Amino acid sequence: MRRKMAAGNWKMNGTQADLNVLDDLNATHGSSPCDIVICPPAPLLILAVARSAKGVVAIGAQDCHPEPKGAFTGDISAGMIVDTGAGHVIVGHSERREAYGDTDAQVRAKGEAAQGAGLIAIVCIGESLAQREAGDALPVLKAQLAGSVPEASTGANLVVAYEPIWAIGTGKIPTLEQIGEVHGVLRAELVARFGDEGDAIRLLYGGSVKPGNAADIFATPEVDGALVGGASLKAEDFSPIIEALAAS
Ligand SMILES: O=C(CO)COP(=O)(O)O
Repeated sequence: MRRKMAAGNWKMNGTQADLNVLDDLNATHGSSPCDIVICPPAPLLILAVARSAKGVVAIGAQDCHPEPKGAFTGDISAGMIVDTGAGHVIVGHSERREAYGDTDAQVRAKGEAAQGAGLIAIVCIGESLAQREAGDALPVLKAQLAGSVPEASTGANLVVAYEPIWAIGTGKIPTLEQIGEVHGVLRAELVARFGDEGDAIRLLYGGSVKPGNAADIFATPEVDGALVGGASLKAEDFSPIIEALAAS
């Protein structure tokens, strides 16, 4: 039985004042059956970990460099993330693949660094609108999954997030049939590669998840939770999503 996960990706949003969201989430979801993760910008990681130390909300980073240290100005390593007390890191988000040219091989190397340091890697994959409209979504996603997921992955150190690029920040989501089809294919691929362990890896959906569509998405087969952007910035939006997941 896979434990459900609601993860919030704050992207480049939030200051110290916004960490009160953690207080609200911890107060509301203290006995949640779901894993709850907030990934704030890197400057807030240490403060966020301290703020949530007695709470259920885990803290994650939004990216890491594959190398442990060195001359990589502006980057942070997986070990540095561990040093903050955070337990998760997102790698391969489409915004980083697009803006920084992260390839599947680089995403995999980041995921290996994350897992090697003891973090849970949240590996993101997703097709573009052009790929979806050309009927190429499934082969594209299979290739991204194969190329981006580290070899040593287990249900304990890997989470995969399916985030169609065209659904991110747009208010558009795939049909529930499309989400179910993709998640079913990803599950089959993970089981083919990792056996029983592939069945333990959580599959999140991401892209315009809101309080109004969350319950339907969470009722879709093989959806173990969500990676939420905009609707994770305020407790009043993220809380109902967590509640919908807990009820699913
Ligand atoms: O990119 C996302 C999460 O990583 C999704 O963002 P939105 O929920 O704002 O569409």
